[in-house]
Amino acid sequence: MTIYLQMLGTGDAFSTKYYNNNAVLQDHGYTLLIDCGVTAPQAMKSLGKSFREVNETLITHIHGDHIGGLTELAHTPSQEPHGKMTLLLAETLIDPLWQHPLLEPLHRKGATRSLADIFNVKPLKPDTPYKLSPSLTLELIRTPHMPGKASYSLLLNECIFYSADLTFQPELLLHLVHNRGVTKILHDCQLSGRGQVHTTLRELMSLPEEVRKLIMLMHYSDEKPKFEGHTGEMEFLEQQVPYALPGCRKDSL
Ligand SMILES: Nc1ccn([C@@H]2O[C@@H]3COP(=O)(O)O[C@H]3[C@H]2O)c(=O)n1
Ligand SMILES: [Zn+2]
Ligand SMILES: [Zn+2]
Repeated sequence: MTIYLQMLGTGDAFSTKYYNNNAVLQDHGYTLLIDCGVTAPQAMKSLGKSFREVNETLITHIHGDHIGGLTELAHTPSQEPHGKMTLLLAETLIDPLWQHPLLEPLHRKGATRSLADIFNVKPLKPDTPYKLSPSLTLELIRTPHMPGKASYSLLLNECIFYSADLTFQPELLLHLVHNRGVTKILHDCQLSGRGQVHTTLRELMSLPEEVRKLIMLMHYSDEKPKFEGHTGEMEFLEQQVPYALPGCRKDSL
């Protein structure tokens, strides 16, 4: 069964041309929001979509471009009888998320003491597959981003790697392709400068061709037009364009 990926945005945290790197995955009537950054409410509206359509929201890590839209999400009535929006996230992220200043507006109500007072919180264990809908499975893989900050990349349908922000992990990428059957890699990409907390284009270009040809680039800066045609086999993922993910065949996307 075909599922559809639509990036709400493909920009980095400081982009003025692209919305935050957040995505919507749709499997016939089920909608997963992957990260909900500061620009997510506006990006949804620009697509004619509403948070009301979202069944569950997955958080990869605690940075503004991935969580800054959660206050608006929290104020949207969900489709569930309990009325709360569902958040999927690794257990280690629950407390840091609740303590983050961007969620402070949700602390104001007297009876509100935890994230679970606001959201239907579903903690996920890393390295464990979860079936989210008939044609969508998800596994969290903890990947390095900033020192001391937990961050989780995603394995979708056992064959699509969706990077959270991460530093260059060539061994992981080779392992995923050779041993886990990964046929598509959606990877964050810092186009220029030193990659202290992100993976740079230069680093991705150093991968073997067999891996490069599986990569699509996201989480990039406003310099992107300058780099078009200079990313080897790796294509840019475009925001707001729907991509079909037809299962685990090599021709996905
Ligand atoms: N000069 C910088 C560079 C980065 N940052 C923050 O670090 C985060 C790295 O992950 P991100 O999700 O891209 O968001 C970045 C900024 O919040 C920042 O605040 N100032
Ligand atoms: Zn980011
Ligand atoms: Zn980040």
